[in-house]
Order: sequence, then structure tokens, then C-alpha cells
Amino acid sequence: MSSGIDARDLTAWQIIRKGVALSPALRDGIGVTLLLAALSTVGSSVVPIVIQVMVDRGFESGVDRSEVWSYVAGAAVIVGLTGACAYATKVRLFVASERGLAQLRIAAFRHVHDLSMLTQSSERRGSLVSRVTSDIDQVSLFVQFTGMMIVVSVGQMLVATVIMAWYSWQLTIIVWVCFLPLLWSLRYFQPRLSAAYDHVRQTVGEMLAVIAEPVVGASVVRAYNIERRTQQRIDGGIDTNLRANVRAQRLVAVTFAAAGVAGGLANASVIVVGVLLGVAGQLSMGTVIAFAFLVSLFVGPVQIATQVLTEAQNAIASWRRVIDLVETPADVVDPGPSGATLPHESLGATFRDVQFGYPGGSLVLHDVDVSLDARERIAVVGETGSGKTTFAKLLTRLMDPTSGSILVGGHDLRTISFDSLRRRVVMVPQEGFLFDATLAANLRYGKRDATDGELVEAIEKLELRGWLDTLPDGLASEVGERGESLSSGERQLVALTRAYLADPDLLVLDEATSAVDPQTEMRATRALERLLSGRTSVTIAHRLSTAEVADRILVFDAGRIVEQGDHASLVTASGVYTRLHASWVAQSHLESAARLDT
Ligand SMILES: Nc1ncnc2c1ncn2[C@@H]1O[C@H](COP(=O)(O)OP(=O)(O)OP(=O)(O)O)[C@@H](O)[C@H]1O
Repeated sequence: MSSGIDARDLTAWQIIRKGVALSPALRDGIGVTLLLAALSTVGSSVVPIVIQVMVDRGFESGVDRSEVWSYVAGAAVIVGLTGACAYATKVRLFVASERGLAQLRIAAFRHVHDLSMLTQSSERRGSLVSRVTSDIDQVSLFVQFTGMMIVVSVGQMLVATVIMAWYSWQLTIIVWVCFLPLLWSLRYFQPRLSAAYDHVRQTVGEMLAVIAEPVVGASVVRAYNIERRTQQRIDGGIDTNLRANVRAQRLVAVTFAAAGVAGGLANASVIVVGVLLGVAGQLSMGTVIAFAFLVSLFVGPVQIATQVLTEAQNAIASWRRVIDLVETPADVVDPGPSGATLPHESLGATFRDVQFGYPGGSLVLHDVDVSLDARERIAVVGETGSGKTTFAKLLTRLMDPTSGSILVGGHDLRTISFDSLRRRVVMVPQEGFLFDATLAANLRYGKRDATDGELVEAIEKLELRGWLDTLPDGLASEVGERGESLSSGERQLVALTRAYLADPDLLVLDEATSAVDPQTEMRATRALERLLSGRTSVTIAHRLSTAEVADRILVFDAGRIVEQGDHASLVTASGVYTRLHASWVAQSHLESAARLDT
């Protein structure tokens, strides 16, 4: 991520340690789990030992049926206990990993919300989503399966080695000699696999981003007939991911095949040398047969370990990306409960020498030095790109100034707890986001515990009862995904009612620009009037009428406040506002002429 601590520089081991520290539940009862895993590993070597003992006793002193049965019964009990240990290991691992990864998911999701608008827009959202979903799933697979397979496999290899060495050190050396080139070659393959899987995880994030974008912007894609171009981008994303996967899997296949070759070689060598040693009287027949089983007890885990070791690279790449996300410092930090709280009274605000630049860009706000009085109605105007929205985002602390400070109610914004700030200072965006739920549920985003009675009362206070009565199911009307069952004007009415329910003391509004029918326009104007009454308000004004009724107008030009005053004084000052006003007037004449024509 752009501003994160670079987790890319950490080794796999450091990533695992950091990952476990972020999910402490992973460690819960790990001692017992490892003990159970060790018991099941040791238990699995009992069968070759029983075979060796029974074969040798049979050849030495004939078959004693009752002894055979007691061995078989003993082996069956041990195999049963081994199975029970393996089951308990799996369940304990599953529970601990689910708990641990739930902690990681919560930390990652919370952190995505803590990251300021800046980080979120510089990092595409699809990619963020992939970190908290598919990347964590990969880690989950590793913790539940791959990681334990590696531990169990290495354990089995060691147990098999000890038993083999106990039977015959010569054959044990032969087995290891067959595998040493493979283990040595892993030093060559591991860094390449790690890089290949890092690339795979990155392409998954990019693929999700290009797929998610046109889904969210489906209407634009259709309206501008850019389906084919969009499809090409999606195909490109999928293709890049496919190629990255194929490349990584080729490397996996090489290591897997090499382990198979080494296994075959070890088996053949053990049989040949074992028979020669047996003929020379140095090994019993039972030992040679038991060795054949022990070699497979050794080869199986080696093959599994080399394969899961490569899968582990995929998981480590994912873990690295999640850690990178969680450790990205939030640049807009909530001072938390120890922060200042704002009183429930009309609030003033002061900008002191504020400058602001987006990351990597030059300053877009310069020397903003202005005080807004309590209960004052401010209109912010200016050409497009002059810095109005940036000013509003700073006032609501969606971002912090690059230099200078902003005070609300006498407190520096950075010292006010988010909980208090979000209650007392509310921003109403141009297009309020509506969730796919009922009108009532959407309004309750303004006041969580509001009763239906309170919702209706708020609607009536804003003189919107007439509108509510036109909806088929009143408060229970479904608004559709993103509110698409409502007109854009109606969505504005919902946004205004929501803000009224929140009952803030400082309201920052980005006035809607979309044209709505005259009746909804009238309703919105009346509702806005009620909403603003008695509160401090800052409105990014796109309409002449809004600027005309404001107590004060701030005129922005190229990131500076170049004029301020009321409409009457500014309109005759022959400055930026006079020009803006003239173009507004011309535009509204054109609009009324067009309306008359239709
Ligand atoms: N997320 C961003 N990253 C980089 N630059 C940005 C970003 N948002 C805005 N800008 C730049 O900052 C400057 C001020 O933008 P801002 O959105 O504040 O203007 P505005 O007056 O609100 O414009 P409009 O009326 O079109 O909304 C512009 O030059 C714009 O290109």
C-alpha cells in the first residue's frame, strides 16, 4: 500500500510471527495440539515395526497364532488411538484458526474504515476487498491444513529417520543421499516460488478490482456503450491472473516431480542394498521388508512437504498483504474516548493558515484563514476544481490539512473524538448513499434507535408528509439497491431527513446539481430551509438562490478564498463572484426558455 510499513521486506518466518501476533487465538492450546500431532505421527510408524517383529519371529521360531493376534490387537489399538489423535488435532486446529482469523478479519475490516478517504481512493477498492476476503481465506487454508501438514510431515520424516537408523544406519544414509539434492534444490526454488505467488496474489487483487468497477458503474458502462472495452479489461485481468497461476504451478510441478524421482530412487536403492546386506547376513528379512514400508513413510511426507511448502508460499504472500494493510498507518486518527467532546449547541469553526495537497500532488488549498460563526449560513462558491469540496472534506475531517489547523467549537479537529465529531458535524453529500432496505431503515442511519413515530415526525417537520403519502408502502417502502427505486430528487429528500434526524450542530452540504421536477425541487427547498434553521451550515452552492440567501459567501478561486461577503455586496464588486453570478443568471434564463419550449 502507498503509505504502509513495507511488509514486502519481511522474511516468511517474520510474516508468520507477525501474523500470529495479529491473531493471538491461533496460539490457544497450541502445545496440546502439537503433542497430539506428535502422538499421531509416532503412532503411524507402529505398523512397519509390528511387521518386522512378526516376520523375523515367524522365520526364527515359527508362527505362534496367539502372539500374532496379540500383536495385531495391539497394533489395532495403537492405530485407533492414532486416528483419534489425528481427529482431535484437526478439530483443535480448526477451532483455533477460525478464532484467530476472525480476529484478523475484524482488525482488517476496522482498519479499512479507519483509513482516510485518501488511502481508500489511491488503493482501488476491489483490491482492498480481496485483502480482507480472498487473502484471509488463503491464510486460513494455510493455518488449518498446509501449516500443520508441514509440521506433521517434518515430524514423520524425523520419526521415520530415527527408526530407520535404529534398523540400519547404512540404508538410512542411502535414503538421505537420494533426497539431499532435492532438499538442496529447494533453496533455489523457494525464492522463485515466493515471488511467483506474490505475483499471483497481486493479480487476484487487480482482477477483483477490474471486475468490481463495472459492476458498481453498470449504468455508465451501458449508457456509454463501453461494454466491449470493459469486457476487454476484465478479460485482460483474468488472463494476467491465469498466466501468473500457470507460471507458479509449473514451478510447483517441478518440485513435486523431483520428489517423486528421489522417492523412486530411494526405494530401489534400499531394496538392492538391503538384499545385498541381507545376503551378507547383516540384515534380517523382516528388517528389509520393514524398511520398504519405512521408506514410504519417509517419501510420502517429503512429497507432501515439498508440495505444501510451495502452497505455503501462496499463503505467506496473502498474509503479507493482509499485514501490510493492517499496518498501514491511519492518517486520520481517532483520538478515541480520551478525545474532546463537542457540546450540543450551535458550533462555529475556524481555519488557521490551512494548506492542503493530495498525496503526490501540489497544493490545492492555499492560506485558508477564515472563521465561521455559530448559526451562520455560509455558501461556498467557485469554478469547478477551485477547492470547494476539499474545503468541506477538511471541515468534516475526512482528511487532515497538510499544514495549519481547523477548530470546531474551539477544539482542534484532530483532538475531537470521532464519536462526538460525527454526532455534531454531519456532511450531506450530493448523492446520499442509500442501502438496499426500507425507507425507515435508511432514515435510521441518521438516528439508530428512532421509532416509526419519530421518523414520521421528522418527515412532517420538514414538510415532507405529502411526499411520504405518495410512496406505496410509506416508511416500509423498499428503496432498491443504492436507492434506485426512488428518483434522484427523492433520494435527496431521504438524505435531508436523515441529516435532520441526526440533529447536528454544524451541517456541511454539497448541494445536488441534478435537475429534479419542480414539485420535488420545491419540497427539497422547504425541507432544507427547516433543516438549516438554527444551525451553522456550510453549503457548496451550485444554485444562485442558495448563494443569494446565505449570510456570507466564500468565493474560491484556484484554491484560495478570494472574496467573501453577502450577495448584495459581492454582486457589484466586479470580481469572481460577479462573473459567476452573471453566468448563473444566463444559465437560468436558458433553462426557463427550454422549459417554456417544452
Ligand atoms: N482525490 C484527489 N486526488 C488528487 N487530486 C484531487 C482529488 N480530489 C480533488 N483533487 C484536485 O483538487 C483540486 C480541487 O478539487 P475540489 O474537488 O476540491 O474542487 P471543487 O471546487 O469542489 O470542484 P467541483 O465543483 O467540480 O466539485 C482539483 O484540482 C482536483 O483536481
